[in-house]
Amino acid sequence: MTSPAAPSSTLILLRHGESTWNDLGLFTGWVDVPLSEKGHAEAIRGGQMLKETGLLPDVLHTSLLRRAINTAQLALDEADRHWIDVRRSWRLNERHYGDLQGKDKKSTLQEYGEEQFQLWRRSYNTPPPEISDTNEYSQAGDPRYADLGDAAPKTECLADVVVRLEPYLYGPIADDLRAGKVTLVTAHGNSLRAVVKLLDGVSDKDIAGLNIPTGIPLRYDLDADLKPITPGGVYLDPDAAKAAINAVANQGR
Ligand SMILES: O=C(O)[C@@H](CO)OP(=O)(O)O
Repeated sequence: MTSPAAPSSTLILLRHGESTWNDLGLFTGWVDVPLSEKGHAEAIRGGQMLKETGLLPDVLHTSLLRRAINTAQLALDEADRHWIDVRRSWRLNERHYGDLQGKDKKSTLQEYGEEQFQLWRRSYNTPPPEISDTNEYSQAGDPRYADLGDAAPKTECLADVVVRLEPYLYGPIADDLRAGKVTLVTAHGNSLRAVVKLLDGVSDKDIAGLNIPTGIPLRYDLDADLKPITPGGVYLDPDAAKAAINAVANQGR
């Protein structure tokens, strides 16, 4: 019998705590909403879990959105790791939700029906309609995306997120992992689904059923080829994760 491979590096994935728009049940995407009070507490609790388990990050990667940035700051402060190096990238941003940004999930489900709602929310290849530059929830003209020019998305499906995220996961994040750094990635429900898809090799079909809870660190020990030792990783609080995953899956109902 061969024994399991010894981990070569550790990656921690942390979805931001609940945002004000998660609380209101609105499609969010690239709209830069803050954490709710509950989300604030979840971020601190996430940091406590890191501290309690002795899982102390050496480096942080975040998206460019404040719900991820502030979650990381709160969690790291709680774990006394507020001082570690940080890199940020638009490639870790939430999936751009196109014209659905700012719309109520429940009313969208009622208006378009279950099949279309699920296609937009969880299918791999179907993006929502594009957002227009004049929509109040468009990111046109936002200085943080100026360098992207015409490449800035106006909608995305999960497949698009996988394409824009892959070079960052196997570039800057992999560089830190290969340097032996415990690497924390604080990002979003759908950008982290893309990370999990890439790491675990989840099929285009099966990824539809995978949801990530807010504020609960997910630990991946990886081998030298960055393959997970335990497929799917391990949540630091598995019971809380289970309940929260169901709640995400049932949004809009
Ligand atoms: O609105 C969003 O941007 C995402 C994450 O909150 O929602 P969903 O889980 O419906 O993809």
